[in-house]
Amino acid sequence: MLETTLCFPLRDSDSNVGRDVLLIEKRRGLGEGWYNGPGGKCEPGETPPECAIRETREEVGLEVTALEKAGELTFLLDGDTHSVCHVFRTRSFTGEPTASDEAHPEWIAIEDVPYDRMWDDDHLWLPGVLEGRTVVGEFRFEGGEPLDEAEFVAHDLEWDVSV
Ligand SMILES: CNc1ncnc2c1ncn2[C@@H]1O[C@H](COP(=O)(O)OP(=O)(O)OP(=O)(O)O)[C@@H](O)[C@H]1O
Repeated sequence: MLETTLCFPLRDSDSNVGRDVLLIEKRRGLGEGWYNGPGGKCEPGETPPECAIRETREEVGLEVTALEKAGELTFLLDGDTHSVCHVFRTRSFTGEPTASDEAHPEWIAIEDVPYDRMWDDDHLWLPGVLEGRTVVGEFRFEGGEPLDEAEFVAHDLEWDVSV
């Protein structure tokens, strides 16, 4: 079973009472060219929080000091589980976002998140996650590998459950 993570750093916005989220424009690998949170595959023996912290350090150079679990998403491809993604939020980090080979980071106001340039499922669960809710979801894709060329066909979501 492939386990992956996504991490969404949040900060109060400079200009108004709103909030910003740090997204990356992914430069290579699964979802290349799309926006997402920093994240990736768990390494053998690594827990999801450890993975989220490592991926955020490697991709954007932020040192995350505390995480809040926000969701667990199961992605199915042609009826089989492709991956389970552990979703985190954080307001606790040090450093400034820096671009890497893999990711171009950008602080974006949460009302301006570019859902039209993200995975097709993201608009269903990310707004609630950015508001502080928890979610468990299942998302069905069809059409064979790779997942980012398959078609998103169905989903099931549960909100405000323990994750
Ligand atoms: C299907 N709908 C989806 N919606 C939102 N996010 C999705 C996703 N499917 C995968 N993701 C995330 O995309 C990241 C890259 O995936 P990942 O397998 O790690 O690819 P990548 O080639 O970058 O590998 P490494 O960074 O080397 O681990 C990883 O955080 C993973 O959770």
